[in-house]
Amino acid sequence: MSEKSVADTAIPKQSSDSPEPLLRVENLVKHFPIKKGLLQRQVAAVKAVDGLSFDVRPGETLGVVGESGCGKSTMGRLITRLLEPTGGRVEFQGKDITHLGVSAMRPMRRDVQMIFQDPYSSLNPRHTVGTIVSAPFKLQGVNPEGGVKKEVQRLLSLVGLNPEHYNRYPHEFSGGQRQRIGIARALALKPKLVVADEPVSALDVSIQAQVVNLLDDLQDELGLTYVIIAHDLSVIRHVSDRIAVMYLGKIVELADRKSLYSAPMHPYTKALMSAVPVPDPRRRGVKSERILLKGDVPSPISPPSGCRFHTRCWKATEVCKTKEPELIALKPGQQVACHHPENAPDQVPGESVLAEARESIELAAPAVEAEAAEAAGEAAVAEAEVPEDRPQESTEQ
Ligand SMILES: Nc1ncnc2c1ncn2[C@@H]1O[C@H](COP(=O)(O)OP(=O)(O)OP(=O)(O)O)[C@@H](O)[C@H]1O
Repeated sequence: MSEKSVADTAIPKQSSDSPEPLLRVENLVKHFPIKKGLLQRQVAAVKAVDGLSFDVRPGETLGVVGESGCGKSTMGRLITRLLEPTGGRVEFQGKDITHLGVSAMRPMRRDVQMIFQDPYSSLNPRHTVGTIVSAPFKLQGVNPEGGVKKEVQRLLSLVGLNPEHYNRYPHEFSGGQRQRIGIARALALKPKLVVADEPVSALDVSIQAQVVNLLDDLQDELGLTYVIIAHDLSVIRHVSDRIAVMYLGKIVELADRKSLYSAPMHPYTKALMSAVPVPDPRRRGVKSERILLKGDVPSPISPPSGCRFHTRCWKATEVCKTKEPELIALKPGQQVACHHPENAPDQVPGESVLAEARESIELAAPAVEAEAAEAAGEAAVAEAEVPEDRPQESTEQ
């Protein structure tokens, strides 16, 4: 299909009643140089993030999902300005923060906080919980009303920890409790945006549900906006309002949760989701076809030409090798970068599928969804409810 006809099927990116975004990212790029030799000359670059554009609206949760190495963490570090972008633009509340220096970023740091994956290594083992959670006050020169100790104890209660444990050390807490300490620290300065990088993937499945529900509750109580990065689609499904699917440094699909799960449009999204068991009792006994992608993810040092997914896509045609598809809205609330989307008009009809594309997937024997869900132990994440008083896990001594 010509450029014109692509535009014909595309719909405007945002309707006029969309709220002003809290965060706006335009064509964000991060290339890590690879240097060699005595002179440390740059010989290549890892194209970790290669042209991301998206908005995050106030009060929403944007989930970011994709295979390991697709650039999710790099994206999280770029939008919190822990990394300097190679190109593009990051705007927070309408202000360009792309290249702000340390001192200019300081006031912004209050508003944008990050929660890290590993609650074991992200807390200093020599510091008490009180010191850890109060560190942001010191760094920002903030004197909370009622004093630091009182505020820290309030934060500990807020995340479901015993405020009396102010003087304990991280090793005296379980994994889930340590992640709660990390959350309390991130919330100390009353941020507007919290970027959580794999916040539960280091935790036991039963504890994951409690931390996910805590994040949910805190969002309601404090009006937080989240960007949650995870490789686990079941966690992403549970927490997100909208979801960005990344592949090799690019967003291939960006859609609201319902559209993405009910009718994924990018073949990569479809493949990712077909591998995930659905813990829905109403679908017990439903058989589904599983798409197994063959081969490894190509190197981000020299990503494939055209559409980066074409080397593993069963729908790839000649145009996919040569022309990069734009991320465009093909349905309300659903943007996709694909010449041959699923559940939507083909953007380049008439092209014939490449011979190698036919070999790029394997269709696995249908599996019974509910059985697979149970095997993955994943139902716990979706179904678990934290009781009102948020009981704590037992402290590992
Ligand atoms: N500091 C760095 N220097 C060089 N390459 C890097 C650096 N940080 C990340 N990369 C590379 O950038 C690519 C994207 O990494 P990133 O950690 O952002 O991916 P990810 O999707 O978060 O993966 P994971 O889920 O495994 O953390 C990878 O190929 C990684 O090796």
